[in-house]
Amino acid sequence: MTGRPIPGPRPSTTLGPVLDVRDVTLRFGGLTSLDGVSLRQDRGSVLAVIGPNGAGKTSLFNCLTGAYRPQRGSARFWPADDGVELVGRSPHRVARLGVARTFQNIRLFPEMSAVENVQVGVEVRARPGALRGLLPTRAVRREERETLDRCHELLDFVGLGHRAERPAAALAYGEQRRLEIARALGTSPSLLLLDEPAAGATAAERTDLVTLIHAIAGRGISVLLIEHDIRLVAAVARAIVVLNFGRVIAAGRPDEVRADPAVVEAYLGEPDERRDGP
Ligand SMILES: Nc1ncnc2c1ncn2[C@@H]1O[C@H](COP(=O)(O)OP(=O)(O)OP(=O)(O)O)[C@@H](O)[C@H]1O
Repeated sequence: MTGRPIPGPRPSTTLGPVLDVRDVTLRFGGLTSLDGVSLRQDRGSVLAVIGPNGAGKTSLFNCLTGAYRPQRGSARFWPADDGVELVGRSPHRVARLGVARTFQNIRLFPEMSAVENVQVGVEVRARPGALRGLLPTRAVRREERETLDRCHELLDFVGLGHRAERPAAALAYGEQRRLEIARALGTSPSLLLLDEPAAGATAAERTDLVTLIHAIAGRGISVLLIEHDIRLVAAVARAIVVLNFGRVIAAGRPDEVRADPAVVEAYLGEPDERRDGP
């Protein structure tokens, strides 16, 4: 599946952080969803955020991508050598800076074909121009052809080349998740946020996902991953941050985190049917 390179410019591979989150605090009325969360991610690495249900994982993604505005804290992002602040920017602006995401609940355009869904992602980063689409000049037609080629290459990259013309709704669940990843990659991100990409996946799909995440990181794209499947996390992530009740309770290498008493306790405190942690 994922042997081919990701089309498009390769992000900078300079050493240093890609993301530095400091003291992010998010409240909804009396409920504190994130409580002074700090974390740092190295450029080109895979960092996993785990934690029991309701720990604040998706809230963190929402703060990083402009969907929520935290009451306190900052999230500095380095698309290249110069860092920018993500907190307070609109989702569209964050995407244009080079942060892409997938969602816990798949958000594709169900009637549109797989390739059209990826086109939506590519166009997020496309050059704006009010009349471009109305003037079918040679340059515009060439650009459209190149965009389409890029979309097909991205579908090949995630193993969906043979499904390009299928409506998204007709794809199997695991395929829809990979299509979301292709669409996110279409924005040429430096940082890709994956929210539970293995949810509902079969064992074979999980193995493919591990390969895919390695291939993405192999291109120098940093991956921030929310995932409940700890074996998958340990297979792809160099480091793990554990959230519980909106706070970071542990951070470190997968083996360190799994042995951490605070982590074990956080998961043991969960009702059996929700317990799928370390
Ligand atoms: N828009 C919102 N309005 C009110 N409360 C919210 C909102 N978004 C999140 N919360 C609350 O913030 C807390 C953290 O939720 P969040 O979805 O971030 O957790 P999570 O770790 O992603 O959980 P899960 O693993 O179940 O997806 C929860 O108590 C949730 O109800």
